[in-house]
Amino acid sequence: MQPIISIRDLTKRYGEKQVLKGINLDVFPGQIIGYIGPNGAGKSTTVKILIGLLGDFEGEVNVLGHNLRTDTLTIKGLIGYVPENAEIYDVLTPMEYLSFTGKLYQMDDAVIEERAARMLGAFGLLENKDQRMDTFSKGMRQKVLIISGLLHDPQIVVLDEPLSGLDANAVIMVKEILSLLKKEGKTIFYCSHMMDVVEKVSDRIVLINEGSIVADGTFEQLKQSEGDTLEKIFAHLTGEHNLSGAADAFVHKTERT
Ligand SMILES: Nc1ncnc2c1ncn2[C@@H]1O[C@H](COP(=O)(O)OP(=O)(O)OP(=O)(O)O)[C@@H](O)[C@H]1O
Repeated sequence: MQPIISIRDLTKRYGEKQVLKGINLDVFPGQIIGYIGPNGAGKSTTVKILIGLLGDFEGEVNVLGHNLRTDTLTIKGLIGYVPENAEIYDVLTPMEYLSFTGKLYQMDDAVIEERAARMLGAFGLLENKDQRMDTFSKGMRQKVLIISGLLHDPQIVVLDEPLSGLDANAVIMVKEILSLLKKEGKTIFYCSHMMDVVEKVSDRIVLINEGSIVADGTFEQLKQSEGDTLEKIFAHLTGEHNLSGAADAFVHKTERT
């Protein structure tokens, strides 16, 4: 099977600092990849390159046979992106905002309206559809961002910590949405620190540490070699062996200061 996303020797530097150190990754159609790693490991940097936001990188990225350097716009149209939080235009209403993003993807007004209303309704936001978003809670804004990333029915969905601020019911719904999208044959690239969710939704887990991939496999495969929960696997492979000692030091230091 041909990979839908092919990443070769991806390297990224910010000044002197090399934050991606030769990432090689093939993602196959219909996979849900859980892309995990400690703070600062390079997850968001990988995602920003993949969605065409950061152009200054070394290596090759191909999406559905399109080269990211030369066909950036085409690739942007194939991918839906859900950020953790974004500067949403909060003077707009959800309908105005979704209409704006839908038009960027050259969708028809009628299609935008039908899909936006359906998706807002599913998230319990239909009655807020014409309300300015500066009055919205963090979770309500996040729901609009999720809808905005999925509105154009992209073949590939990239989510960077999408559950931030969502209540328990919305988290369950997003997990359900991810498995429905997978059933429709969509490919999902999912970055998160929520190990329990990653463990449940991903059919392949890629762990990145200090800019390099240190593990790649199904949860079952990783479990066999590295530990029985994703949290333990994570701690083991990212070199954190004494988290309770670190917590103890933190509390004692805090008490004395
Ligand atoms: N614009 C920037 N300028 C300089 N350094 C940056 C910039 N953006 C990110 N970095 C650095 O690149 C490294 C990787 O950052 P990145 O945001 O990709 O990590 P991450 O794995 O997504 O982390 P987190 O889990 O905390 O979101 C970090 O050391 C970060 O300080």
